[in-house]
Amino acid sequence: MNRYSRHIILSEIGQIGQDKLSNTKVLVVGAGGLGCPILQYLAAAGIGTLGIVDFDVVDITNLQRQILFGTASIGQNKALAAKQRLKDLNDSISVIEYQERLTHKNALDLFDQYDIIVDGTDNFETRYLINDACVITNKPLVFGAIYKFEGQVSVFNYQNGPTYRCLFPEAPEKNTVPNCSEIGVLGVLPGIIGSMQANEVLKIILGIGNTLSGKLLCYNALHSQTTVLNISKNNHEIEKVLKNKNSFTTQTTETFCEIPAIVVSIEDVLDKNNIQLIDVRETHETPKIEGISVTSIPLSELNAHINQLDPNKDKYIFCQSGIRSKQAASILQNLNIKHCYSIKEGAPDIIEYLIQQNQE
Ligand SMILES: Nc1ncnc2c1ncn2[C@@H]1O[C@H](COP(=O)(O)OP(=O)(O)OP(=O)(O)O)[C@@H](O)[C@H]1O
Repeated sequence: MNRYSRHIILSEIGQIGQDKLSNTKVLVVGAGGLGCPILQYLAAAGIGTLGIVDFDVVDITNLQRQILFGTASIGQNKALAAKQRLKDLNDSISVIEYQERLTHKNALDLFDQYDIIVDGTDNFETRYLINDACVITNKPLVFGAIYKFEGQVSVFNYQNGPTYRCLFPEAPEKNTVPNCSEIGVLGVLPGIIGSMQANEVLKIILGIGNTLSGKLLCYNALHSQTTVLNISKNNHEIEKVLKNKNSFTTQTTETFCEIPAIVVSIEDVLDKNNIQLIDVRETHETPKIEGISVTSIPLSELNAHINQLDPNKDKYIFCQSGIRSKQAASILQNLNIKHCYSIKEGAPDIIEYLIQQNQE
């Protein structure tokens, strides 16, 4: 087939290798920064069946790095928008979209239908969920993660190799790690890391080269530096996952709050009486808001410091950019604490607003 002639000409691939690619089913969880390049290269390479799981819709802030989408995709489900783009890229493959969140309930059934699982998600809960579901269904996992200017790639649970839990046995405390929307990410970084993940998938299928099983590749985009660390297998961690396999589908993924936060603007807050302003940034974060009363409770300590909330006041929460405050308001609402609102502006904008008000 002309489409794959540049693959077939490679002695390491040939027609036999290309047939292997078209007979393989790969599931990509998350069609965001990492998912887009992973999917794009796997579709172009002729992976026979590509599954895409994502519940989220395309936002304008995604377009800086989520290269399968365009302005017309805004508001569309990402799995669906990705499928539409990939069908144009390669109409000889089958692309199945799952417009849903991967949870403990659906993960095992989904994974059973695929040969290789690729993690393109952005949160620890899903990473551990994917790892454990791969261990239980015995599927190789191609892992990737990005943070600001740095990324990591590995292959877990492959040919009796280590798993993600062998490297990091437990997830960090809930809500203590910021995501891309909080700290930012260089747009090209997920392109690099996602392409490396696609490369690992191809090597696994083709049986060529060396995979990153038992290794963690760390890439720093600022310094163009790559470090490869060795990972040892920890049988105890793997056994723990397998021991709980019968109760796996009954586990809930706690962080997915059911009650979303109510978001308000600072303009609607400051003329109100009887309010408590709460700063959920870490104590070292600046700029500080001065001249008005603010209670500081870092998000990471929220559960332990609920007693600092004034039950007689409406609680208005802010952070640096409106993301953590939303999480905090949602957490409090889910704890049945009433009248909690997230201020959409972050501290720098709030300060600017206060200065303007004083000048008027
Ligand atoms: N449990 C899950 N099931 C399905 N998709 C998931 C799950 N967890 C995360 N994702 C998806 O993984 C993708 C991660 O992409 P990315 O890291 O670029 O973040 P984003 O949410 O698109 O962007 P931002 O954090 O800047 O708002 C997102 O599209 C997100 O919806």
